[in-house]
Amino acid sequence: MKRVLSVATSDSGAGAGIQADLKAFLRCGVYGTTAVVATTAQNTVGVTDIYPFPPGVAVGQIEAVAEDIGVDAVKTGMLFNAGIISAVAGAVRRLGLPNLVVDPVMVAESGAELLEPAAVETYKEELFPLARVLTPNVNEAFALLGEPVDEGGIEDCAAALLELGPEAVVVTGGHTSAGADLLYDGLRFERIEGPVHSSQNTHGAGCTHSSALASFLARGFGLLEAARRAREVASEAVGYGLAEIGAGAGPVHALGGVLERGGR
Ligand SMILES: Nc1ncnc2c1ncn2[C@@H]1O[C@H](COP(=O)(O)OP(=O)(O)OP(=O)(O)O)[C@@H](O)[C@H]1O
Ligand SMILES: Cc1ncc(CO)c(N)n1
Repeated sequence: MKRVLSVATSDSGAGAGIQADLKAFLRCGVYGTTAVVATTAQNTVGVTDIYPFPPGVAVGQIEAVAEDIGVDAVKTGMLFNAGIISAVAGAVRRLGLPNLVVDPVMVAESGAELLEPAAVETYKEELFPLARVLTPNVNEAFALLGEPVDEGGIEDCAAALLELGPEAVVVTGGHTSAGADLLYDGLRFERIEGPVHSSQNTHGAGCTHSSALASFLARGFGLLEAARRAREVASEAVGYGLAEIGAGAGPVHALGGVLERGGR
């Protein structure tokens, strides 16, 4: 069983964050472990509190997991501030953790700010250069580059993001009309297409995608195949999204397809 570590934040509503990551790991056939760096008081409607732990709390969890269980891939999600990003980057480098997927979480589906603005520079200087893949959505790509991204300009945007140091970039397309993800590895652009669901129940789609991508890299798939499978898993989770949970954008359901195919 391959082992994938999520370094991310708790979502009390369990649609996104650490909770979504564990569901995605189960869906993708890997053993998931977690380093919780902060908590949010959050539901499908909004975020009412963010409580970041001191950076050393993240490092202690990463070391405990790495020393005993081991790590075949790492996914980072909401890291919230510069101190946490810097500590996580230091631990990943020192422990030589492989297959780092960085999901630069900045804004929740509900509109809440999930990253202190001053932390963007720390991301660029310390964590992005360690990443095997960076997985912004189009809005995060815009915020990172500081310039508007229209749908025709996503290739230029992916190329500019690659300059920040990751080995590859997947700009996720959930907020575009075509709904395709775009992979760029410095050599080729690959559009990753698939079904587009009209569902509003997308809370946690990005977390599910980056966790699935890390899982498939841990399992040894090449980057393009891992990215294709990650889109399939995220898209299916959106398709089975749970409208009946909460009054806002419902949580994705990573295991919906598996349970239905199993006849339950
Ligand atoms: N309506 C949809 N139908 C099919 N696939 C979708 C849909 N929305 C998102 N996806 C897929 O889910 C993954 C995450 O994409 P998205 O761009 O929505 O991330 P995000 O905005 O970071 O998510 P989040 O809502 O968790 O912040 C991508 O692979 C994307 O293609
Ligand atoms: C904890 C957490 N991580 C990530 C996201 C992004 O969807 C969220 N809303 N909450």
